[in-house]
Parts: sequence; structure tokens; C-alpha cells
Amino acid sequence: MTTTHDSDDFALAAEKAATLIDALPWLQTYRDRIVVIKFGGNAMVTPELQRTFAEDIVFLRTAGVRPVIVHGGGPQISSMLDRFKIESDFRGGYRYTSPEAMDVVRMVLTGQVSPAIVNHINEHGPLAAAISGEDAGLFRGRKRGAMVDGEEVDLGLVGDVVGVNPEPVIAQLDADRIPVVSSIAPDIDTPGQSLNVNADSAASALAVALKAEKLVILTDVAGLYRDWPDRDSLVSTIAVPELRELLPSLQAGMIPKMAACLEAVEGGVAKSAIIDGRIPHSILLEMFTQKGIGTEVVP
Ligand SMILES: Nc1ncnc2c1ncn2[C@@H]1O[C@H](COP(=O)(O)OP(=O)(O)O)[C@@H](O)[C@H]1O
Ligand SMILES: CC(=O)N[C@@H](CCC(=O)OP(=O)(O)O)C(=O)O
Repeated sequence: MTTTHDSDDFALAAEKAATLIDALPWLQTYRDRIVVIKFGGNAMVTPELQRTFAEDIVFLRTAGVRPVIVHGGGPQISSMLDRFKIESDFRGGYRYTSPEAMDVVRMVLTGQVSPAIVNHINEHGPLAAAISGEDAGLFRGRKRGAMVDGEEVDLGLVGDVVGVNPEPVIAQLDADRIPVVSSIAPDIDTPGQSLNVNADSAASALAVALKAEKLVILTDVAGLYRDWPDRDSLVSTIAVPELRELLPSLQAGMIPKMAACLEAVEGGVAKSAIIDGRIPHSILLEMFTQKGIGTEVVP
């Protein structure tokens, strides 16, 4: 059987070649570099989004980038807490975490979300391996509170990452694996106790410790809105001093997210970005196109 080309085939092929060539400088920039990607619980709500996320990560890895995933799971934790009838509320963007809620946080992050991400990636080959912040001394945590309406509030077993030993992650990277990290940290002040760390903060601390080239945070909104919820106020690029000024006026989930971007860039990561993880292949659009998508934070 013989088939022939028509002019549409050539036009389509030329368009695809142009897209590939546009990606060339970015492929060169990120080759052999570590990129930390935070996969938020709200960005993984359908199997289709989990599948396209895994494809993007495998694409990065195949293109010579060294991706490291830090995942969240806020909505998944909330629904499990509901099933167990354990009360939980958010204070200043962080979940108040009782000791019994902490057990559920660990169960959902390391027993449910992490293996789901690992399995999606490993459909492409034996690439991904899960690591909890409790494993091999990866994270060290310390309890923190939050400021709500100018007052310090208690958050229970919630912590910040105050120390990172990146060795277990580097060992996985050196073995050509894709580390998938859960945001739980042993409490340095109370041996045997672990803390629930917001996944944005954990991703930022890890990006700094790994001297990553970029931190990319996937969420369920197009980026940072200067005057939330005014849809015309989407920020495309913001520099550190301006973001530091804006931070106190932000609400809820955006507080830890923008604080994470700020801390990463202040800690030496060249760029951080917040992108809409509900757009299929959002990571490739952010990393391999000139304009990117979402909001980028630069020094
Ligand atoms: N200034 C803002 N710009 C964008 N989103 C905002 C802003 N202030 C609050 N938000 C809210 O923050 C949410 C993202 O935070 P969160 O729900 O914690 O996401 P994730 O689960 O991905 O970590 C958005 O869906 C939006 O409702
Ligand atoms: C202290 C705190 O708030 N921890 C978060 C950890 C998971 C997380 O950050 O998940 P997302 O990225 O999906 O929001 C929580 O318990 O929900």
C-alpha cells in the first residue's frame, strides 16, 4: 500500500519542528540541573492529571534534567480525616494537626499519595522511588505557629524544616531515579515525634539544600493574583523585594506558597514559579517556552 503527503502534513510538521526548536535553549539551560517540582493535592485530583504529570516528569528526565518531586495532599488528608471523624481546621494557611491527625497525615502522604505518583511514573519504566522526610535523616523539623489577624496561633504538630540532609535524595538521583518526597519531618526538640510540614515549605527547603536550578509549584489557580480574586490582576513576574512587601496581604493557601517561592530564591535557587497544574502538561509549558505560564519569582 502507498500513502502520500498533502500540504497540511508539511505545515503540521513545520509547526512541530518550530515548537521543538523553541525548547532548545531551555533544554540546554536545564540539562543535568536539579529542578524541584511541588505537586499540590489540588493539582492531582483526576487520574488524567496524574498521568500527564508523570509524562512531563519522564520527559524532563529523558531530556537530561534531574527532577525531584515533593508532593502535597491537602484535600486527600481532609477527606481521610472526615472519614475518621477527626476535626481539622486551617489557620493562616496551615492545618492545625493533633497527634491523631498526624497519624492520618502520615498515612495519606506516605501510604496513598506517594505510591500513586510513583506508580504513574513507573508505568514508563522503573524510575521513581518514594522517600519520606523521616527517612535517612532527610528533614529535621521544629514546631511553628502562625500569625492570624496579628496574633500568634497554635498549630499543634506543625513544623518548619530547619535542617536538610540531601544525601538520600542525591543518592537516588545518582542512581538515575526520580525521588518522590513526602513532607513529614522528625521534631528535633522531641525525639520520636514527627511534624506535619506544609509541602510548599518542604519543597523550598529541599530546593535550597539541593542547589536546584528552579522550584516549580503546581496548584489549582493560574498563578499569583495581586488583588485576589480580581481575575485581571494575574502577576507574570515578580522580584523578591516586591513579593516581600506583598506577602503580609496574602490569604490562606497562597501564604505558604509565596513564602516558599521567596525563601527558595533568597536561598540561591535561580527562579521559582507557581503554575496551574490543572492544565495538562503545564510543567513543559512552563519550562520549555519563552514566556512560560503562571507567576515567576526572580531575585
Ligand atoms: N492572591 C492569590 N492569588 C491566587 N490564589 C489565591 C490568592 N489568595 C488566595 N488564593 C487561593 O489559594 C489557593 C491555592 O492554595 P491551596 O488551596 O493551598 O493549593 P494547593 O493545594 O495546591 O497547595 C487558590 O486556589 C486560591 O483559592
Ligand atoms: C501544615 C500543613 O498544612 N500541612 C499540609 C501538608 C500537605 C500539603 O501541603 O498539601 P497541599 O500541597 O496539597 O496543600 C496539610 O496537612 O494539608
